[in-house]
Formats: sequence, C-alpha cells, structure tokens
Amino acid sequence: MVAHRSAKYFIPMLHTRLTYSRPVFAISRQYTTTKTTIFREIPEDAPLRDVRENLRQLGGGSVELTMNHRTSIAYILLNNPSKKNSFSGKMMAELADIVDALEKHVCDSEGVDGTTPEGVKAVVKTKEQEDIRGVILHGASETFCAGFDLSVARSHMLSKAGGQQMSRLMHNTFTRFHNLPLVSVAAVEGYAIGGGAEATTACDFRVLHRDALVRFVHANMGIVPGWGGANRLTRLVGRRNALRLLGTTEILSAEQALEIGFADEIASEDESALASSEIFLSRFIFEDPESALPYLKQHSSGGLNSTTEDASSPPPPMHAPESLRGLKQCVIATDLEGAKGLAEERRVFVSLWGGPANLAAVSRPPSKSKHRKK
Ligand SMILES: CC[C@@H](C(=O)O)C(=O)SCCNC(=O)CCNC(=O)[C@H](O)C(C)(C)COP(=O)(O)OP(=O)(O)OC[C@H]1O[C@@H](n2cnc3c(N)ncnc32)[C@H](O)[C@@H]1OP(=O)(O)O
Repeated sequence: MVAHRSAKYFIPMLHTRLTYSRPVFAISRQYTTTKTTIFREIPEDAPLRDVRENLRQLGGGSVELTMNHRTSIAYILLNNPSKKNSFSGKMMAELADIVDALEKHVCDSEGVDGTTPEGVKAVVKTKEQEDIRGVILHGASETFCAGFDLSVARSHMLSKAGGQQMSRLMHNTFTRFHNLPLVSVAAVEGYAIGGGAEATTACDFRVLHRDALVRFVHANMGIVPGWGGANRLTRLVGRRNALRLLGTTEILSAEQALEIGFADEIASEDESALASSEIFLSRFIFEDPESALPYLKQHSSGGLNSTTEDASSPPPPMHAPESLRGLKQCVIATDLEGAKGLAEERRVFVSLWGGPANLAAVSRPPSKSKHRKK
C-alpha cells in the first residue's frame, strides 16, 4: 500500500480545483503595454469589478481554490512563495474570484458578486447537495502570508487612488469571505505579517503552527490596516489587546496568541497547521469526529496523510449543511454595525497610505531581524 498526501489524484470526480490565474495576454489591452504594466487611476466610486480588473494586472503569484467533496472542506491556497505569499494585485483579484465562486456554491447567487456594496450578506442555500461546510485559508511553502506585495506597492500603488482601490476591494473580499455561511479556519505556518495577519482575522478560527509568528506591523509602515483587520482584531481579542498589538507591533508567538484568544489551537508537535486545521474543522462537520478521523485522513486533500485504501468508503454521519450554515448566519447577524467601523478604518487607511511615513517604510527592504524577539 502506498501512502499519498492527497486522495484527489485518484478520485478526480470528487474534487474541484479552480485556479484563477489569467495569462497576461488575456488582460484587456487598456491596462497593459507590451513590457510595462500601467496602473489605471479610476474614479473612487468605480464599480468594484473595474477595480478588480485594474488590480489583476499587477504582479504574479496565484490564489487557488480546491474543493474536497468527500470531506466537505474547501482549501484556499495563497501561492507566491518567492515573496512569502504576499498579495500581488493579481492575487487580490483572484481571491475575489474565489469568494464569488464559494458564494455561488453555497449561497443563492443573487446579489453577491463583487459589485454589491461592502458588507452584503449572502442568502443561505438549502440544497443538500451543496456539500461544502468548511474552508481553510493557508499559504504555500510553510509560510502563511507577508501582507501586501511591497514590490507591487512600490511600482504601482503608492498613490491615494491606489490605496483607495486596493483597500476597497480587499474590504469587500474579506467581508464577503468572513460572512460566507461556512466555517473558516486560517492555518498559519511561519509568518502572518501586516495584511497576512489581517487575513487571519477574516477567518472564524486560527490554528497556528508552534513556530508561527503573527505581527500587525502597520504602525511601522506609517499606516493602519488596509484590509479591515483592526475592526476584526478588536472584536476578536478586545480593545485592550488589539490596541497593544496594533500600537506596539509586538510579535505574537503561538503561545501568546492562544493566551489572548487570537489563536484557537496550536498544532501538536510534528503536525502542520494545515493538518491540525482539518482535524479542528472535522468537529463541525462530523457527528462523531473521533471515529471519523480515519475517514478524514483517508480522504483529506490537505495536510493529513491520506491513503488510497478503500477510497470508496462511505462518509460517516455529518452535520446537516443547512444547520451549520444557518448557525453561521445567526452569528454573522450580530455583526451588522460592523460595516460602519470598517468604513472608518478604510477612511483612515486611505488618508495615511502614500504619506511620508508610509513611503519611507515601503522603500526599506524587508528584514527578518525586525521580527525577532528582543
Ligand atoms: C495595505 C497593506 C498592508 C496591510 O494592510 O497590512 C501590508 O500588508 S504592508 C506589508 C507588510 N508586510 C511586511 O512588512 C513584511 C515584509 N517582509 C518581512 O518582514 C520578511 O520578509 C519576513 C516575512 C519576516 C520573512 O523574513 P525572511 O525569512 O528573512 O525572508 P526574506 O525577508 O529574505 O524574504 C524572502 C523573500 O520574500 C520577499 N518578501 C517578503 N515579504 C515581502 C512582501 N511583503 N512583499 C514583497 N516581497 C516580500 C523578500 O523581499 C525576499 O525576496 P528576495 O530578496 O528577492 O529573496
């Protein structure tokens, strides 16, 4: 018997893998020339679709969605390893595409594409065949995400208009992601810095590798969070802890993150954050997660070791998707005031973005020593 990390190669019909990367030649000529990419300044209130397409031309990397219909788990992979999975404009557009796809998969699609106002809530689908119950956000090559791709920032995005467009799209995308009627988990390996730390707060839960480091580095960049992270962090850990993390930019170890309620779990020794996240999520999916573990391992397409043995085994009893989604909707409904707080966060961010302190910070090369404990 051969052990494989993923069963998806053997039961392709049960997996959907969508990679939202478009070759450069597919991008509208309006946005590109043969060699240099031009960032088009568009009106502040331009439709979000236009903002998304404008950003799509900037930088590399990819964001990839995989759906495992056997385990009911979807995976979103941030994939830009040479830049610590930091978000290019292209990746921002792809994440928005993926949130569209998930909304279409689990919600009635009416009114939930990227052109709807920020904070819009999706309507839960009740069809049982729409089986995905949980989603894991994770990064390639053993690190989570180092925020905004600073090379893209330096080349194209230091204008107020650039900051405004990016912040508007990312607020919309992360708010829609946060409000999906799915249980979401950030599987954090390595670094979650700046916008990477913000991205973890868009998930319902955070599972950290023992050596993971989280840092809200914005004060050092002369800005406040641009992707809605201050609001979400405050709801997560309270005003006192949030102000401390944001104001001092202190580095949060996995242990400290657990202590203040930022992390929900630390991966056990020799286990990846991804494998641990799958086990964490299984409690929401299976009626008896303990006895479902062998099935989960067998059919997992993420971090758990899976095997091909008896790949056709029927799934153990699962919680009804409509119940799980309904529960998530109830929890989201308590958040409705949040859009006002987010709008204020974005206003302050745009006022600082491209200002003197931010320009100086973006011009400095990144340094690991900055994130070491003194
Ligand atoms: C609105 C955006 C804002 C927000 O709202 O949050 C932001 O996100 S601003 C960005 C904030 N992020 C940072 O300041 C992180 C910068 N990176 C680092 O501090 C370090 O790279 C690291 C993440 C701690 C990793 O350190 P280390 O292990 O020593 O690796 P390197 O530093 O050598 O990095 C390897 C490679 O990756 C490139 N890199 C890293 N981060 C970014 C980034 N954010 N954008 C672009 N490129 C990045 C780094 O330059 C190295 O490349 P090479 O030099 O070509 O090898």
